[in-house]
Amino acid sequence: MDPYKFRPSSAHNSPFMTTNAGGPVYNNDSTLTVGPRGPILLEDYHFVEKIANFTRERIPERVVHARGASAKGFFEVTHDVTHLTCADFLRAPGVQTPVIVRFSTVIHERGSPETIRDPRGFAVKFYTREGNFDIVGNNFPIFFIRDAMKFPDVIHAFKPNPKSHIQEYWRVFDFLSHHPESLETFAFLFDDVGIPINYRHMEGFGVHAFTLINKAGKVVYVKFHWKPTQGVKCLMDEEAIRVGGTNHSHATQDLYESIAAGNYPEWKLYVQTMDPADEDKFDFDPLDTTKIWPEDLLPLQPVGRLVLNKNIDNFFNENEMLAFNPAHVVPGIYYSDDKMLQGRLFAYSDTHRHRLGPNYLQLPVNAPKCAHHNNHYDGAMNFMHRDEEVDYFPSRYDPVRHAERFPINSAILTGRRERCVIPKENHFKQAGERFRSFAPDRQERFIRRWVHYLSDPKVTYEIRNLWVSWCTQADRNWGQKLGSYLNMRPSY
Ligand code: HEM
Repeated sequence: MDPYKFRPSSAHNSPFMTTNAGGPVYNNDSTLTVGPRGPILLEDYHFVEKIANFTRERIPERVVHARGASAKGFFEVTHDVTHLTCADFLRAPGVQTPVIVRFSTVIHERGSPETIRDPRGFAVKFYTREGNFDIVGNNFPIFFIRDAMKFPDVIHAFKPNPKSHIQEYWRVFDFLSHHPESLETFAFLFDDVGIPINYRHMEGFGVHAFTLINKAGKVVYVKFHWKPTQGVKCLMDEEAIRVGGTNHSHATQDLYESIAAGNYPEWKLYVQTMDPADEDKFDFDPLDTTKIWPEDLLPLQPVGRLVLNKNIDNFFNENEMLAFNPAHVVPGIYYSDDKMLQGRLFAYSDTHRHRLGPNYLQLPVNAPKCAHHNNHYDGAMNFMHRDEEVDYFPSRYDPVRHAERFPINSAILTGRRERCVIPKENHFKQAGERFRSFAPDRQERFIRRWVHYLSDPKVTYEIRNLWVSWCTQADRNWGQKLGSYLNMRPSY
C-alpha cells in the first residue's frame, strides 16, 4: 500500500477497536480511572479523543435549505438538443451522466418537519466529463424577489423572529408589503403545492434564465423544468398536520424506502428557450425571477430524464457535506444577467468555504469525477496528494496548457453604473392568471390560507389592506373574496 494514496474508508475497518491513530483499544467500555470509582485520568487518550470527536460531530447547518434528503442516479439524454448547446453531456440521445440530487425545505432547521408550508429545494449535480454542472432549483418556477440585494432580508423575514425564535407571518407580510413583485410566488406558496406530499411528487425549476450556446456560438436564453413521472401530489393542510405529527421525516423516509424497494423516482427534463433578440417583446422581463415564461408562448421542449436509483451510503458525507453551486456550469451552458442569479454566483462558494472549509471541492461527493488540475491548493484539511515541482502557470517545464476554447456568450454589454429597479415590473398580471387557472375548490383553499396568515393579530390594518388591494388588482374575485372573509373592503 502506498501510504500517501491511502483513502480512509469503512472498507479498511480493522476487526477490533482502535484509537484514531490506529492503536488497539482493549476496553471501549470503561474510562481509565484511579481505582474502581474514579477520578478519570487525563492520560486516557482514547476517551479524550472519543469525546473530543463527538463534541465536534456537527458542522454549521446550511443557512437556508438545512433540512433535506439526497439520492443518486443518472441523467439520460432522450432528445437531440445539439442545435441548442454544445454541452458534452447533452451530446446525443442515450448518453448517461451520474447525478446526485438533494431535496430540501428552505426556512427551518436541519431537524424540522418536512410537512411545513415552504418552497422545496430541488438541486441536481451532474458529474459530467467537463466538470460538475449544478441546477440548484426549487419546486416553484419563480421567487419572491428579483434582486440579490434583498435575499438576506426576505430570508430573515421568513425565518423565526430573532427574539422569540418563532416564524411569524406579520414579519413576512411586513417586509414583502414593500415588494408587490412577490405576489405571484405567494400564488405558489399558499396554493396546494406549498406542501408537496413528499419529494418524489413535486416539480423542479431552475428558476433563472440561463443561456445555452451551440457549437456555432448561437446563444439562447433557457429555463430548466423537471416534471415528475409520478405526477404532482400535495398534502392538504389537515393531512400535513397529521403526517407531520406522527413522522417529522416522512419525505426523507419516502424517498429512501422507494429507492430501496426498487421504485425509482423519475423526472423528465424540459427546457424553454428564448432568442435574446426577442427579450423586449414580452410584457415581462425574461430575466426577472418573479415571472414565469408562459408555456403557450415558449413551449416546453423535452431533453432527457433523471432517475434516482441509488440511496446514499452516509447522510453526513453525501448530504451534509454536499455542496451545490449555480456557478458550476459546463461549456455550452452559461449564466444570464438575471440580478438574482448574478448574486448567487458569489454566495454559494462563499458559504461552502464557511460551512465546509476551503477544500470542500476535494470532498468525494463534491469533487469532479473527470481529471482536473489547477494551482489553487493547500489550506485547511487539504488531502490532495501532489508531487509536482511546478505550481505556477505557464511554465516551460510543465506541459499543462489551456483547455480547448469553447464558445461563450458574446453579447455586447453596455450601460451606466446604477442601482435601480428593472423598468418592466408588471407585478400582478401573472398572479391573476394563475389564480384563474385554479379550480373553484383550489381557489377556496388558497384564499382560506391567505385569511389564516393575514389574521395574525400583529398584521396591521394598513398591511392587510395593502395585500387585499394587490390580490384584487391581480384578480377581482380573489381580492373581493379575501376582503370579505377578512371583513374589510380594499381601498386602492
Ligand atoms: C441571491 C439569492 C440567493 C442567495 C444569496 C442564496 C444563498 C444560498 C445559500 C447560502 C445556501 C446554502 C448553501 C449551503 O450551505 O450548502 C443556499 C442553498 C440553496 N439555495 Fe439559494 N440563494 C439564493 C437564491 C436562491 C434561489 C432563487 C433558489 C431557487 C432557484 C435557490 C435554491 C437553493 C437551493 C435548492 C439550496 C439548497 C442546495 C442544497 O440542497 O444543498 N436559492 N442558497
